[in-house]
Amino acid sequence: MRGLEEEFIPSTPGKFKDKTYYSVNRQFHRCFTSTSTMFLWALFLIALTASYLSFQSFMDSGTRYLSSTRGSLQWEKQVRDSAQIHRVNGMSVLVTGAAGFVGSHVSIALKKRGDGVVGLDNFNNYYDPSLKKARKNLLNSRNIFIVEGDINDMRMLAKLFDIVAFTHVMHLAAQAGVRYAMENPQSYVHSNIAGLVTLLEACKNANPQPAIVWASSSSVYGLNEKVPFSESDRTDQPASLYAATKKAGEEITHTYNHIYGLSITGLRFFTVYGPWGRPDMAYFSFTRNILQGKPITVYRGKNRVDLARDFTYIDDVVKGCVGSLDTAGKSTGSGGKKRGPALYRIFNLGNTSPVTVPMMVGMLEKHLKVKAKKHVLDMPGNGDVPFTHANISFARKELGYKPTTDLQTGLRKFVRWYLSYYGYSQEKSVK
Ligand SMILES: O=C(O)[C@H]1O[C@H](OP(=O)(O)OP(=O)(O)OC[C@H]2O[C@@H](n3ccc(=O)[nH]c3=O)[C@H](O)[C@@H]2O)[C@H](O)[C@@H](O)[C@H]1O
Repeated sequence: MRGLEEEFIPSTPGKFKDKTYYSVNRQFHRCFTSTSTMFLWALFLIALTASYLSFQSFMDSGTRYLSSTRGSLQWEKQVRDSAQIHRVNGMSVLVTGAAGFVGSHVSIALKKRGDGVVGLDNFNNYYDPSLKKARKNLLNSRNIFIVEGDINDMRMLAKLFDIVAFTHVMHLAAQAGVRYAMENPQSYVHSNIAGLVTLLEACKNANPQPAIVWASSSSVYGLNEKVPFSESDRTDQPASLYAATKKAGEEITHTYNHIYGLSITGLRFFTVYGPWGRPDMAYFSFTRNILQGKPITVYRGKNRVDLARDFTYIDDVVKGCVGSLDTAGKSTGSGGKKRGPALYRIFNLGNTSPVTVPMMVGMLEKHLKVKAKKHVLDMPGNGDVPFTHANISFARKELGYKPTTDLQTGLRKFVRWYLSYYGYSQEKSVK
């Protein structure tokens, strides 16, 4: 039999110097010669680990939500409490992507007026997850519980519908970003196609079936040149895989409406921006770079034409989302079968006043009081479209949607938030 000492001899002699090995081993022996000393050491280490873990869990719990295992009684109670309705004729809404930009804002707006809200988010690392955690803490402080899970997890979705009879689903979980689709195409299929179908299956099976409002995108207009973009315009020329998955989502949701009687409202968002926004978007990353003195890349279209976007402020979009939930009507199916026709709608949620990207940069420079170091580049073939411009008359008529924040005002509010969130001194930088 090999002795304890032999066990420590490296199997490839020559890699380590024996001298070092034996001197270390002698010290090791001195420390652990008696079993009782080893036992005490073990106890000490266990106690140390346990206290570290409980401290971590205390730190992670955000505010009032102490960590509880998914599926436990405590977890079910948190889901149920969060879904509680506190107003007459209120609704209980499952918000997917609740730790995201639009999801966090919509969740807060619904909770504020007394609706029940349960969030769902997978906290992926497409962009800084600490921002998602900070949004989660904000929601927790408003008594909104966020379940950590993926929309592809059918069992988890079925469990949530078992616990709560959600009247509505606000589906905002998605793989966003136009240009990232060239880097990671599968993530778009995973979230925007497979995840969407899993969610629709769960909604179809639920009893009662919820009405669904979900995020499509202005990018479905693709290479369409007719402006402004109306819902009835052609959307069969997507310029990016992102756009193609959103367009596919519109078709997929249509089949669930047709076959199973699910009430569906698709919202084509136009470059939504504002406080607590997405760091991958141009206005956000430009702000970061300008403040850090780093250059920004400004793309330019064909024939040196500036790119333009119908930038839409988050509060306006939230009103459009809430208006859609309020007017969604009921899904008609039960037991997985359609019992009558249900609403199928698509709305543009834009601002109706496009602004060029260089003008947007100029506004940021003004609010930040810092000049940007601009690199102007011809737009590479990366899925971008040259401009977007929404016709919002349908949303105005059906939802009472009326955007009120222009880009100048909205960016001022964004910059104020940015400086405060990232700890810059406000007086110096913002008027
Ligand atoms: O309406 C939508 O449905 C989409 O809106 C948003 O896409 P976009 O309108 O492309 O926003 P965003 O990336 O901020 O680029 C804005 C402008 O800056 C230009 N741009 C961008 C980056 C850069 O480094 N330089 C640059 O000039 C760029 O060429 C573009 O002209 C969402 O990200 C997307 O998830 C989806 O919701």
